Amino acid sequence: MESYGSDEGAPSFCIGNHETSRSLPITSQVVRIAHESNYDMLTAPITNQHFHSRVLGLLSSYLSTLQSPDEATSQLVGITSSWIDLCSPDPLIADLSRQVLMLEVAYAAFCGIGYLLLPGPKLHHGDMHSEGVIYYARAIQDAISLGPYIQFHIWLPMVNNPELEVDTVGDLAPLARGEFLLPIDGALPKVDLFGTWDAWDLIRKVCKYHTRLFVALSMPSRLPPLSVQSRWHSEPVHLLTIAAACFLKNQKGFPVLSKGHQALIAKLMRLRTPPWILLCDVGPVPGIDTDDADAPQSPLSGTEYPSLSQVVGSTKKHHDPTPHLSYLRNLQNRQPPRTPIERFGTGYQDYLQAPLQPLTVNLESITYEVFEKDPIKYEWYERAIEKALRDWADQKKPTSHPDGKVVLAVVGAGRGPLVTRALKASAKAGVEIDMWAVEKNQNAFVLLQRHNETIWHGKVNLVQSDMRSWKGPRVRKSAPEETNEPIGGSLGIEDSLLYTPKKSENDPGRASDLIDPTASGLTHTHVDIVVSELLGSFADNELSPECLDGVNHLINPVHGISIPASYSAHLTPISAPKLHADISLQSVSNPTAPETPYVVMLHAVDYLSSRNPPSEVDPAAQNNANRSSMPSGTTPATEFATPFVQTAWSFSHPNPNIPSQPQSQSTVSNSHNVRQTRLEFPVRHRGVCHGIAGYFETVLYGDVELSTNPVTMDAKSASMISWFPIYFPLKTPLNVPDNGEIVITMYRQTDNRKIWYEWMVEVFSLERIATPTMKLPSPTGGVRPGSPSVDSVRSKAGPKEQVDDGVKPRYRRVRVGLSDLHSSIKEGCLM
Ligand SMILES: C[S@@+](CC[C@H](N)C(=O)[O-])C[C@H]1O[C@@H](n2cnc3c(N)ncnc32)[C@H](O)[C@@H]1O
Repeated sequence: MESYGSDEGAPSFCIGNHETSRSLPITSQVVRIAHESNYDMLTAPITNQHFHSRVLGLLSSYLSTLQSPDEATSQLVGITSSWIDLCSPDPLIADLSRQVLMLEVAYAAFCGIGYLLLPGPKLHHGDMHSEGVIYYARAIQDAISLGPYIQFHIWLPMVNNPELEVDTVGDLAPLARGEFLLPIDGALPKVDLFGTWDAWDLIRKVCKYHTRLFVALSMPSRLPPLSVQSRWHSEPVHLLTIAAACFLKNQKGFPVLSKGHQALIAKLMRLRTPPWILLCDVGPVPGIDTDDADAPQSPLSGTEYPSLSQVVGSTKKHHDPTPHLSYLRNLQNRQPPRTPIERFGTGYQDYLQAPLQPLTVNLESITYEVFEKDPIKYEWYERAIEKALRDWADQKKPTSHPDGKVVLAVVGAGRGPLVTRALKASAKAGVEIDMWAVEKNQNAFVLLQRHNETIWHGKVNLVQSDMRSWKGPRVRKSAPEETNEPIGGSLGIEDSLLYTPKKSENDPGRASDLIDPTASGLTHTHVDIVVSELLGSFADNELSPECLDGVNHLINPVHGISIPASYSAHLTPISAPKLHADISLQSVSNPTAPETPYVVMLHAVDYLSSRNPPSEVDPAAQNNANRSSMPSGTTPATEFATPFVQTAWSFSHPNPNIPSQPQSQSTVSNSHNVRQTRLEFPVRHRGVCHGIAGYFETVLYGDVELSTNPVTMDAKSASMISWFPIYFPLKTPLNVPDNGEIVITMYRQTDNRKIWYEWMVEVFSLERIATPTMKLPSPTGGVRPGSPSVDSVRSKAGPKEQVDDGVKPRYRRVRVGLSDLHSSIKEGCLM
């Protein structure tokens, strides 16, 4: 199903009509009439009542009597029979149901139907609950092979509410024989918030996350808590069905949706593949399903046009034949336009990319151009540099330059945006700088040279070199003398100056001077402020620590600073079915696919460890029908839960603790940049862990910080677009129980030639211990301090979980899942 979202502006809705009792054959004419009523599609039963009746008597070959839908199938969603029961504990009923489904799928395939809607599994049979889902899943697996071009949509309610699972006349389920059923022994089970999601999880697992298997989600009239909504938001919901019962009536009697319903639709419509909406049993499509009274009229001929007074009179009586559809079209028009981040990320949502390797691969100009569009990053760097310069001057710190200028070097300057910002910051702060720019990418260096001539007026000392072999800035010992030498000594292309830029005050002389820097009165000096932007999505994954180690000795040993001063990597476990499906597909041809960290704009994901959103405490709030309080033109914001995101490790610069390297060693030891962490994440609601989301935070200088961590990004650097999160996949997803716990162990490894990551995930179920006075080791034992403690989360869970008799509840951890130890060594980043 292709996306109906437009790249720019607000998303548009694709809306269809489903009439449960529709028996009319769908022809092109019928589809045209539906279009004239502003619907985009219609549903059609694959088989008719006749078929149903005959199956109840004797399942035989009546398919020849069925009328085939004609060429209008592209706007059609076929529906398989709801009266079968694939989950029946009676093998006869289950098998008969399977045969019916197979006949219908085969017939739909024969007719060229592209989209099938299949009523979801029946979850309750007497006192048996969710027992037969496995049969259902097995049948769907067969159906997928039978209809090789069909997209299958399993129609599921958002929650499992046994009371709503009612049999109607003609259903096969009640015909199950008693000996296969457990008699109902007590009351019906309670509503299970994740019960239908469980069923879906089983079905898609049996079908191996098949790319043609989707969810058709039925909106309930009363929305479940946001934790359930966010779970479905992470699943491939390609159809959203909205029944008439979901609508409320406004003061004028028109059907409208509650704020919560509007918010959920708005969120789903911003997915990479927004679902199609199917309005169910909201009344007939004018001209179809009824007499023709409301049918759209054919165009009037000239003399038939009514007079103005007739028109005025008739509008008074005007009634909208499709008010639910009109409401949704109106809702569509009220969707806010895409934010800058959404526009920037269009097409990138949930799209897996290999992380950049800017150290070993030279970036292209277009890549720099994309970075440079960031509205925040460069602004924040400028603020950080300005603050650092002001503080330097205020604190009267001596500089490394004989003239008292602050020596500032941008290392890894790219096309130079940070150089421009540093010059601006210097002007704003009124603190003079001796500006150096070091870049190893010879192609980007050409642009630096051009900028020095055209924008920076020769004020910048350019060095083409790997920063790790740069010998540092050179300054004149005494007042400069007039020379005719060009600026821009190049360590990388010694003596081969390929350009003749204008001379400047900071002219360090010819590159060959480096052989004896004192020969022309030049001497090496320290850098007072090193500015760099070498961060990857997981902070250190583009080897910023290793690169900055290489210039550590050049930094003013007493007062020198690095911008950024520090950076940290952050983690949280997520459910990401789409990413898992994509990586599984890739692993067919590339076995390292699940051992690779990916850069990805995470969208259809669910945080497994999170704090409850405020409205979760009061689910009634989001179902509130008080629509009149909504300012028109806006969509209500009901945010999903905030995840627990924890710090894995951090790096700071300058680093006083780099061990000195013995001269005898040919390779440089990098063992001080190894890291490891073990973090515990409490999980309230069961789910599947497909992998780990990674983010970073960095302190540029003082209180100027950047963050991609969803918990802090808005406070620290809202609207920053340069980095998407990183994703560490699990080869085999792990199921997590309710009130469970995920423990992530991760390493940053090195062999002194390259860097890679290793990660593994453990899942625990927490069993509450009956005797709370018993002293047992805390579940957080062995885990890094600072993890959100399970006890603290439990105590917020609700009245039942609160401290009993003044004694905190205690839990015993039972390991119920363990992933492989994944390693990206084969895709490691070369130093
Ligand atoms: C992420 S880009 C940032 C470019 C620019 N500073 C900006 O913010 O737009 C990192 C730059 O550092 C350069 N770089 C990476 N490692 C380097 C090294 N060891 N020595 C010199 N330049 C390096 C890359 O070529 C790239 O131009």
